[in-house]
Amino acid sequence: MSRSPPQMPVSSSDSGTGQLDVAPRPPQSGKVGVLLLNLGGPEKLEDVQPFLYNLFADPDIIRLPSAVRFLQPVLASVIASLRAPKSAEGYEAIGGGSPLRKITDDQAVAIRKALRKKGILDAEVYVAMRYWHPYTEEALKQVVEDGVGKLVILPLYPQFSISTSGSSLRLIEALFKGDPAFESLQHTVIPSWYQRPGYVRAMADLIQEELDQFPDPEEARIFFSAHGVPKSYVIEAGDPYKEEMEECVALIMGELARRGRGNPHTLAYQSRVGPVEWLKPYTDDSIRELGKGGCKSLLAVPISFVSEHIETLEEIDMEYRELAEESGVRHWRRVPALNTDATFIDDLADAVIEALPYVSNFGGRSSATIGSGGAGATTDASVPIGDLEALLGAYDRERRALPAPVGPWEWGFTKSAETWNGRLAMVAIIVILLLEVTTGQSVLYSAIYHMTALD
Ligand SMILES: C=CC1=C(C)c2cc3[nH]c(cc4nc(cc5[nH]c(cc1n2)c(C)c5CCC(=O)O)C(CCC(=O)O)=C4C)c(C)c3C=C
Ligand SMILES: [Fe+2]
Ligand SMILES: [Fe+2]
Repeated sequence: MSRSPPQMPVSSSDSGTGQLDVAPRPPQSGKVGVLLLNLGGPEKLEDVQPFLYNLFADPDIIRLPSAVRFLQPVLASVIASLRAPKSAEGYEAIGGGSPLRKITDDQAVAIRKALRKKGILDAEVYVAMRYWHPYTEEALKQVVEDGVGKLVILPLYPQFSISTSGSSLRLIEALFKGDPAFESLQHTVIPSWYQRPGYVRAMADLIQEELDQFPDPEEARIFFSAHGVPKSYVIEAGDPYKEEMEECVALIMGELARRGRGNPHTLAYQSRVGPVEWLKPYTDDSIRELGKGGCKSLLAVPISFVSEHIETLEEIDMEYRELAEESGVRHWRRVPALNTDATFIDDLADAVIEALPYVSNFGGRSSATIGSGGAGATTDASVPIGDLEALLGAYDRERRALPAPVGPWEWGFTKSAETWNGRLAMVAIIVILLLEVTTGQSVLYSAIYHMTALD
């Protein structure tokens, strides 16, 4: 196993407010910037471990009680080094790295072109990754350098989750806070956009095209596979992810029904990490059950992400396909990710244009009213729009600590265990782990290795 030293986190959402070291051009009030938020991915195999470190060092990915948050870098380092070999195998299987940077860059170019076509001539689109290059800090620095006057923040996740869009927004909030470079930068956020008709249409188009390739297009089951999150995010922290996902699937199925497609469908959740409970049903269990139940034709639809990535190219195309075939499915297909699909890009450009009237200064109220029941503002736009503070407040108001998504430490991080005894025991476990990781294999080490490699 390679044990290269993990990279220090570029930042974490509570890492303070490192100011951007740039001399901002005075904002040209007409210049529009679009900041695309994404997660980023390792571009080569050596990047895998430091990428994983950045991911697990994020307090929105492993949520620790504040009293033990200082342990996060140590935990991240241990988990990253244990998971790296398994993760690297996956990246090796898809050509040695993640295609995410290239696809996101292509999406940025396509959105800029679409904006120009729609009359927004002075617009630039920036890519801001959370865990790998180009980092969010670098993108924002460029935004300021370019003198952008109005910034539309657009996460490339159709549905909101604390662990994805929420994490990126929290980082941006920390960078904005107290930094004079941002005082005159007006912004607005489009927190989720799964409900936009253009997105729904683009997904229905792709599904329809694939359905027609089956020998029995009417019988094929549409199998939506969403990326999972730990169940506690939804139950304890109020993550709207599950609700938005279910609504999204209902909208796509409604569109297909209007087109005369009455296929059966399933929604399941993939890619769980560690042994704590994630959203159910799990994709692998569902595939087994469907196969056992006599399902012969299955169309997999990745639904939580709009680019091809390791989990479409490796997990779905290789692992789940094999599982489906072993379970008795005869015909298997997978809907491609939207990537730069024309209907989809055009709709995102419309979303940006609809958002422009709602920009405001950081810390101020946007001109739209933020509804009390959710994060969305009531506007004419078909996406909820709001400023960062209001959005994060509405989605994750209490910012409650959650059990870590990795099992061996879970018992020590639950609310009932927030006692000194528990904390000391946790510290002891981490010390043992560190000793084992640095000195070699042991029972505890290999037990945890298997748990962190669980997918
Ligand atoms: C909407 C999409 C995603 C959610 C929700 C999400 C939550 C989440 N992820 C992890 C842990 C890992 N994610 C990893 C890769 C990865 N995750 C997403 C999307 C969501 N994650 C994507 C698109 C990718 C792939 C990026 C690429 O390189 O192509 C990884 C690394 C890969 C691996 O080892 O499996 C980990 C680890 C957690 C813990 C979590 C919720 C708390
Ligand atoms: Fe993930
Ligand atoms: Fe995975």
